[in-house]
Amino acid sequence: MKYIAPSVLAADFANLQRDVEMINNSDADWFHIDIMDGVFVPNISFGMPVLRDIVKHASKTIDVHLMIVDPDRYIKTFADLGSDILTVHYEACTHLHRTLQAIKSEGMKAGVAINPHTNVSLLEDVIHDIDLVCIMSVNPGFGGQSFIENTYKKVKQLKEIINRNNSQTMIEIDGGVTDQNAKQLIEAGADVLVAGSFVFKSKNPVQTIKELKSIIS
Ligand SMILES: O=C(CO)[C@@H](O)[C@H](O)COP(=O)(O)O
Repeated sequence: MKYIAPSVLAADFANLQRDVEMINNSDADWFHIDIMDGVFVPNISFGMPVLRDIVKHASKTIDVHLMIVDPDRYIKTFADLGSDILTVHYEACTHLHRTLQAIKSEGMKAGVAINPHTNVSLLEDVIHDIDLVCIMSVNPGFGGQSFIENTYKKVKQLKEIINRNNSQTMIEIDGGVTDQNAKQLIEAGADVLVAGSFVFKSKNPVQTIKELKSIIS
C-alpha cells in the first residue's frame, strides 16, 4: 500500500476547516502536519491549539512532523492532542533510541526525519525501532521549494538497509513532491509521499490528490 499525505502547511489558514474537509473527502490517506519552532528551522508554522482543532475535524491518520529542538519535551503533549505518528528530526535528538521508545510508549508510531545532508546509514542501528523514516527532499522550514534530485539515491540506500535488516520501516518523502517525481520515488522504494504546494496551489486539489494516488498505485 502506498500513501499520499497532503501537507497542511500549504493550506489556507483562514479557511482551515474547509481545507481539512477537502482532505477528508479526497483520496488522501494521511494529514501531514508540520510543527516548526523558529529555532531548529528558520520558520514558525503553528502549534498545539491549531493542531487540536485540525484533529477535531480530520478523519484520517494524523502524521505530525516536529521541526523543533529538544522534541522529548513535547512527546506526551502531541500524543494527548491525537497524533498517530510522531516524527522527530535525527539532527534534533541527542538520544534517539530513548526518544523513539518514549514516542511508542505513548501509543504513537515513531518517525525519524533526516535533513538532505544526513546520511541514511546513520539509522541502521535503530532501524527496527523506527516505524517511518521521513527523507527530507528539501531543506526543512518552508513549503514550495524545489525537489533535491539526490533524494532518489537516498531512498534506494535506505530501502537496502530496511531489507537487509528485515524491517517493516516505511519511507516517507517530504518536499517538492509533484506528478513529475512521484512515480520514480515509489519505484526507488518510497511508501508515503507528502505533497503541499502541488496539491493546495492546484486548481482542483481533490483531483490533484486523485491523480497523485493513481500515479503511485
Ligand atoms: O516539512 C516540510 C517543509 O519543511 C514540508 O512538509 C512541506 O510542507 C512540503 O511542502 P511542498 O514542498 O510540498 O510545498
